[in-house]
Amino acid sequence: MTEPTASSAPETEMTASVARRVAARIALTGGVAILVVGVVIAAAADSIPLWAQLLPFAASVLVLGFPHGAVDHLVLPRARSRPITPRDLAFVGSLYLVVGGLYAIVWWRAPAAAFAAFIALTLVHWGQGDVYALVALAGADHLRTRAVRALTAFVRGGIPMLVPLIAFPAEYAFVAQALVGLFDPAAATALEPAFTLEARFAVGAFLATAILGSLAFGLHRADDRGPWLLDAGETLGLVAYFAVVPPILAIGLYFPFWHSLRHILRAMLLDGQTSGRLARRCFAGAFSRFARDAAPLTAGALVLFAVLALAIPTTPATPADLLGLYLVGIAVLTLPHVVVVTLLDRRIGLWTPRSRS
Ligand SMILES: CC1=C(/C=C/C(C)=C/C=C/C(C)=C/C=O)C(C)(C)CCC1
Ligand SMILES: [Fe+2]
Repeated sequence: MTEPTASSAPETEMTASVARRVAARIALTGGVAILVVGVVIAAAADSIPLWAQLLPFAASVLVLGFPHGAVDHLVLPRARSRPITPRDLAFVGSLYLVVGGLYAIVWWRAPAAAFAAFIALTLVHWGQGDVYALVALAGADHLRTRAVRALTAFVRGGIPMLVPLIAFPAEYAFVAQALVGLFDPAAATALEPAFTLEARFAVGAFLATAILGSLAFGLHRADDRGPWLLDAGETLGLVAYFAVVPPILAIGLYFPFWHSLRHILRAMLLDGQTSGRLARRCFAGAFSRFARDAAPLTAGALVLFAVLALAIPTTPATPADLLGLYLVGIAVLTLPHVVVVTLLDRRIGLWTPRSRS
């Protein structure tokens, strides 16, 4: 299951398939690197100060994180192998304005509900990103049906969103307060039931069942064990990572170097020139072309964050406030971004695989 590549350079199917293999290798390298770095830091340091945990988030403004969504106006026409028209730009622009704008209103009116929705949205989005990488980059044939893909998406998005709740409830509550408190300092009390031992135990049991179920079912269906082993290794590696690495640092590394890197590779494969450079292992060339594509809207996102900082009821003063602001801004941008990614998924039938059994 592959996306067509644009024909800005004469590209053969073989070049595209080499580019995909190279992309799969880069995705795995980035993923393994953060798992190792995160676990080593967690093992070596007794406690990591908040400012240090925030560094990867700060870097993600320019490195991979923000830019991964800043090509949303280019990817759909490229996936259709058509030139980019003013209509495409108007479509994505109004999507961001309307969908992002409506969700911003929810943050003002009901911040605790907006936070819960943000966790659910991230779970779905990070899950869909990993299913794409498994199916289209790694060629996973054990994810043949829509049901098993949906279960895998729940697992892959559920690990970063739910393992920290089980392993680090105090840090989770701190981050929830940082976001919700920007709008209403008292509203986060509505989230307290989620942090009780009973709730965390139930979430843990549910997630563990989903993980074991997805891997067991996948093993049963796998003709080629290689991608299944990759899936199982990544899944268990992520569980260990989110169970031991303090969550602000863990997510600060995961967001750019796992989720965003995979999406950027997907976007690169849609562009004939970048994909050709990947196939030739000209990484500097591929990433600089991507950076050029992403630069204008990365700058646009920065302007939006400045507007948000001025508009919220509190003036952000502490590192926690800045993290809250960063995440609320990301939340508002993520909802329309998910619509674009879902349309991309639809084009390759990611959620309507041919096999039903
Ligand atoms: C930082 C952090 C959290 C939330 C992070 C979220 C929700 C990030 C979403 C990022 C997105 C959607 C990026 C775009 O793809 C948790 C889980 C509360 C645990 C404590 C640390
Ligand atoms: Fe994304």
